[in-house]
Amino acid sequence: MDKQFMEKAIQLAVDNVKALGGGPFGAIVVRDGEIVGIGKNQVTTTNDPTAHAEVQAIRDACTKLNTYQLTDCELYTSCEPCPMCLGAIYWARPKAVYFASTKEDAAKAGFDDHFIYEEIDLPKEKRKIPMHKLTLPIETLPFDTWEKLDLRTEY
Ligand SMILES: Nc1nc2[nH]cnc2c(=O)[nH]1
Repeated sequence: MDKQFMEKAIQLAVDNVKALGGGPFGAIVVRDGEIVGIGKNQVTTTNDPTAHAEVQAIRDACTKLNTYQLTDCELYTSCEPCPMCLGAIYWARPKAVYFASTKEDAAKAGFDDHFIYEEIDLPKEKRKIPMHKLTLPIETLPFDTWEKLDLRTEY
């Protein structure tokens, strides 16, 4: 852990706000004491609801390191990750995550993600965006095809 990287993530977030780049969030991926990825929230400026700082930093690091897993890396983020970023973080598998402000701080600034945690716990049909299971004879075909593929890259 190196507090300088957190200061940089926070500065990225502040600069992003001042530059009208998007929401007040910044993130950095570090490997062996070196910055290998940076991200700032760009949701509103790129019309991409997934362009949260952490996702952007993960994408940047994965592109630079030419990998889909960040096993030797640490993620520094100016704010506690939202549920979407948490999912992305688990898929990317960094060895540690450091955050500064909390989800309660984010909620006070208008970025409340508590409802998403509640939604996850609800039965699928009771969610604000209902999810309906459709039944088709070919529904498992993608998995059947995958399991038969010798050249598959597992992740
Ligand atoms: N941690 C975090 N929380 C958010 N909530 C909305 N956008 C963001 C983001 O980019 N990062």
